[in-house]
Amino acid sequence: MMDKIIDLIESPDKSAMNEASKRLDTLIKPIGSLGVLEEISIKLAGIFGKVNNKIEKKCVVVMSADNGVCEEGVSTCPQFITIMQTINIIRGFSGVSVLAKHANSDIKVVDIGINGDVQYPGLINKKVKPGTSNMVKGPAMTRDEAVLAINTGIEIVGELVRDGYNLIGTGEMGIGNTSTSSAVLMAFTGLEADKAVGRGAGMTNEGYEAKKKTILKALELNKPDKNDAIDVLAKVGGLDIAGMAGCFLGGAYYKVPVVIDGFISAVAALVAYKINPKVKDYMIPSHISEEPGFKHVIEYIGLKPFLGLEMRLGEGSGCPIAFNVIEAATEIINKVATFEEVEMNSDFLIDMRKDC
Ligand SMILES: Cc1cc2ncn([C@H]3O[C@H](COP(=O)(O)O)[C@@H](O)[C@H]3O)c2cc1C
Ligand SMILES: O=C(O)c1cccnc1
Repeated sequence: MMDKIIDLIESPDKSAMNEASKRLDTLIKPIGSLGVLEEISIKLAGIFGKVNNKIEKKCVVVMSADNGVCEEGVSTCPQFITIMQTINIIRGFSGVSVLAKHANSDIKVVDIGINGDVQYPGLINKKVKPGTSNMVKGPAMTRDEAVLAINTGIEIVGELVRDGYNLIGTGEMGIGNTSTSSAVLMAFTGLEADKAVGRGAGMTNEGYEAKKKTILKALELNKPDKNDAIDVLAKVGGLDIAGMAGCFLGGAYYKVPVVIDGFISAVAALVAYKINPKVKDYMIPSHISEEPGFKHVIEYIGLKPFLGLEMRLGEGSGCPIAFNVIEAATEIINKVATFEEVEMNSDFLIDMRKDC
């Protein structure tokens, strides 16, 4: 799947973007005064190939997977929280569940690699394997497994698009995934551990120092090739990251915007960007995650998140909040009047006054 689509990804429609930009400048407001809303309207015009767009159906895709590196104590939380919280997301109890409901968005929760045989109504079983291997002892997964997880993400987006969704968010659940994300970021950019590694879901000072050492050890042992995105993903990444990278690639192929959440989701966006930089034009960032590596990833891709909410949850929780803003952007370009329209109305008023 991946091999077939990556070279078919097209650039956004430049002429629709120019038209959108021109229309925004005719609206009754100072030029550019709706800031990011204008930028989003223009981006949507490029993605959908027309100026006036409507968000029909929204969905956050949550990729759940376990990480073998948890054996090294890189997270303060026990691994079973991955399963527990995955089910809580489906039950509607978690941060992303509540925020998605508030934004009138659906959620699809995918078991792409949970460690354990879990069946729960609403949990989509696409398990590639029951968690990755411990990356300080060898590669986290094989190339084939990484590609299979990417393909899963692409296929899920394809199904959503066929079902009428035209705005997709990316989320994850997987204890230990801030470690794999930092490792992927460092492998691609050479960024030092102090900048790329954070405290994830929470970490003591001692634990934090050990976490950095573990990540460096995994990079030293596996020597991922920064020019080969699949090599990086397979050696020091995770199945959740791979699945989300597939969502970004799928979004670009099927021409629907895909929203980035926090650090892990942004690293998945980076993987997709490394596979084909054109995907960037189909990505919409959301909030500025507090996880320190986040700003480096997002700057590297060259995107500008617009919500400063001091969040660091993951799960895709930033996406539904961004959905509200993205829908606001469509309302603006569709419904704010132009100077021309208003002049017609004021002529009408003057005529009315004359009649009185
Ligand atoms: C109860 C709970 C709910 C969460 N929801 C998302 N995460 C977040 O924390 C994890 C990454 O942090 P680390 O790398 O430190 O393990 C991921 O599952 C992420 O989604 C959670 C973490 C916990 C504990
Ligand atoms: O930014 C994120 O997505 C994040 C940060 C900390 C823990 N889990 C997720």
